[in-house]
Amino acid sequence: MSSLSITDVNKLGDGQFESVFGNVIEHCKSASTRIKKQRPFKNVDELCEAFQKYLDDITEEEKLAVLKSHPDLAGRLAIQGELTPESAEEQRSAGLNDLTADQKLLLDSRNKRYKSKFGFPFIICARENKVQSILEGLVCRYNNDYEEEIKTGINEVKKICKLRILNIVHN
Ligand SMILES: NC(=O)N[C@H]1NC(=O)NC1=O
Repeated sequence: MSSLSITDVNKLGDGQFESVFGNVIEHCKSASTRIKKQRPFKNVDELCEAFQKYLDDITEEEKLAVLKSHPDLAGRLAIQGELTPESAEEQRSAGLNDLTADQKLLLDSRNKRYKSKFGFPFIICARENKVQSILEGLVCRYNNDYEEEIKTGINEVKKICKLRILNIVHN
């Protein structure tokens, strides 16, 4: 798909808007359903801010659901080829398709430890990271408390979301 201008975005039918932006937050169609009604947007920054505000405004329970909808990095869905196209590309760009056997073991055990402490997967914007910084992030952030990690996870979802929008809309 060639990239859209903000004018194109403002002119999309509601259903088109929902399908184009339906996965800028992983598996969270309700964001695009709410945000389509806020058009017109002046520019792509305003559009990104609308999605970020959506993430700020939802309840803690909804935030947890957003976090839990993310796949593990290099986890079962990646191995089975069942990631969304966006997530597959992000994980590839971080080098997660080329892990050594040792890195894969380490990542799996740190992901598992993180998930058993917090009850949701470790989330990081893969396009802004590489294998080493992901492995290190899993160690540092494991020490955070629960509320801090919800906040950090949602912040990472915002970064992922912004980069996904910038793949769709140009300035
Ligand atoms: N677990 C996790 O961070 N997943 C995500 N990160 C990212 O950049 N894309 C994802 O699907």
